[in-house]
Amino acid sequence: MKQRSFYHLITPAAMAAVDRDAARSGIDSLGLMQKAGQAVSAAALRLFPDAMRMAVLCGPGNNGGDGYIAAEALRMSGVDVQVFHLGDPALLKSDASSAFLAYRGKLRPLAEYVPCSGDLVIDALFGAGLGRSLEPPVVEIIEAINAASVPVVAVDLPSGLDGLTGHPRPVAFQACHTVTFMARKPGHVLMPGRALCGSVEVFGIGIPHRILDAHRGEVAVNTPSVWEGSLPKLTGSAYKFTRGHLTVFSGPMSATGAARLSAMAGLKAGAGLVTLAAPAEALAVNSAQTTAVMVKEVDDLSTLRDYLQDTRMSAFVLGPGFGVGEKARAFALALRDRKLVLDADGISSFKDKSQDLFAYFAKNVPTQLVMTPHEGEFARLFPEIAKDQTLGKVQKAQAAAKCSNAIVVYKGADTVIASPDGAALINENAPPWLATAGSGDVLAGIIGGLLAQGMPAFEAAAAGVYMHGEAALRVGEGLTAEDLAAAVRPLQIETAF
Ligand SMILES: NC(=O)C1=CN([C@@H]2O[C@H](COP(=O)(O)OP(=O)(O)OC[C@H]3O[C@@H](n4cnc5c(N)ncnc54)[C@H](O)[C@@H]3O)[C@@H](O)[C@H]2O)[C@@H](O)CC1
Ligand SMILES: Nc1ncnc2c1ncn2[C@@H]1O[C@H](COP(=O)(O)OP(=O)(O)O)[C@@H](O)[C@H]1O
Ligand SMILES: [K+]
Repeated sequence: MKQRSFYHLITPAAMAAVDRDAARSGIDSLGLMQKAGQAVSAAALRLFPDAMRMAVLCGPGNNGGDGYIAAEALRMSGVDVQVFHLGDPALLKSDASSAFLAYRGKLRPLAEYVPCSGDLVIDALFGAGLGRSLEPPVVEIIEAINAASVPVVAVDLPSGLDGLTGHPRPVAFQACHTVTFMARKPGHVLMPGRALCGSVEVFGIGIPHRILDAHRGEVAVNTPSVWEGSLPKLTGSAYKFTRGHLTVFSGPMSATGAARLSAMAGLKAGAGLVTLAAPAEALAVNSAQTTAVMVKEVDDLSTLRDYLQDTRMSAFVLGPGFGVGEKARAFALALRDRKLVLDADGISSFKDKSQDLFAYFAKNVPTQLVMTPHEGEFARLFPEIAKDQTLGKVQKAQAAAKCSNAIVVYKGADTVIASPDGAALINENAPPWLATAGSGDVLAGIIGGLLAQGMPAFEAAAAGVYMHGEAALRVGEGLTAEDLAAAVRPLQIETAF
């Protein structure tokens, strides 16, 4: 079992508050810095025992303080250590100043560092306190070190990486390992930050969890512990109708495959029945290629209304291969009182008309609408939010969820699931071979299958994203969307969480 802190995320601002409260509660803050610095030196010795020289780059704040502690610990272990400092060390404050004064080794200005083969760089320039974009001399040094491919162990965060958004400002170290303290920050999990960190180690420096819990915000990693209590439970008395009936709308004759992928995934995710609702022209092609999935003619708004008379129809997926336009808009709005996954063409159909969609779904409390945009679709539905450079992916998904009153699944390698109430989860179990045509259709079907079984929308969306990643991991590299749909299965939850 992974340590508890691996699942919780804490923003840099909240970490500063934790730091403050820890000091106020009488905890020795220099002691915390010493534990942090020693953990960094232990990681460097463990991972790079053969380094010819360890160059510790120390910045002007407490991240630099951790660096001085690590440098002294390494020096005492007999390593050839050289500190390169940014700014005047005489200006360091409190704990960082004490750490600097306790360092007895070699010291030179940062500008004199030239990356050499055999070096290990320990990056203690900036951590959670990065408050603005890096200036040119530091940018150039980071670029030179990255270009030289010298290994870098980062303290807390690779310098330049924004711990809130996961974006470099404007560049960041490419670390092979990052040692952070107590809990990861969103920037460790969001892309490209996740890739810039290398492996991440969360080291407990002894801040009590009650202090961390007091500052824990709305953002966490998408793990079963968040939603496992809401997973559908299969009892001995189950009947197919008790497991829910999912409807997936098919596109025209030339575009039916996407809906079939969704339908199969919904069935594999546990829906008791799945129907493909198809226009007359697409009935034959769908019927010829489905067995467990049923097919029913739904041509237009009038036949949809008749179809909706059957209240056992518990959830709907609209969008995969459906076609962009008026029909998709009319269908979506007709489903405003039902549990709906709006994906792909269903989303694109509301480009420049998103206010209609948001107005129709505004009153549902709790929301029953899940939207699953990739980056392009997100920009079509939420153009203002998408172009706001000040927001990271989590803040964008949160803003989108709030203004649409929907659960927003903002897809990608770091899919974010956000709820109108501000809760957000970042997914990290999805392998890169999910980047293949049709895998999004499978995701929409899984979420639809979970909604059909009665899971609340936020939990269904988050569990669906997780199940999608698990299915992809089971198949492995080379996966096609057909393999993925076939590999979906309900989650077996380890009780150890
Ligand atoms: N939170 C905690 O409880 C602990 C934090 N520790 C360390 O403390 C760090 C945070 O310390 P600080 O808040 O001092 O922050 P940092 O050390 O990350 O950076 C803050 C300093 O950098 C300056 N600065 C920020 N952005 C800059 C830029 N773009 N260009 C030039 N200067 C810039 C600030 O004015 C300030 O002087 C963490 O990353 C971690 O390494 C550890 O000592 C252990 C305990
Ligand atoms: N590099 C990646 N790593 C992990 N998951 C990814 C990656 N790229 C895409 N995905 C996932 O694959 C799915 C692709 O969906 P989408 O872009 O809608 O494709 P399609 O329309 O072809 O189905 C999403 O769930 C997305 O999160
Ligand atoms: K750092």
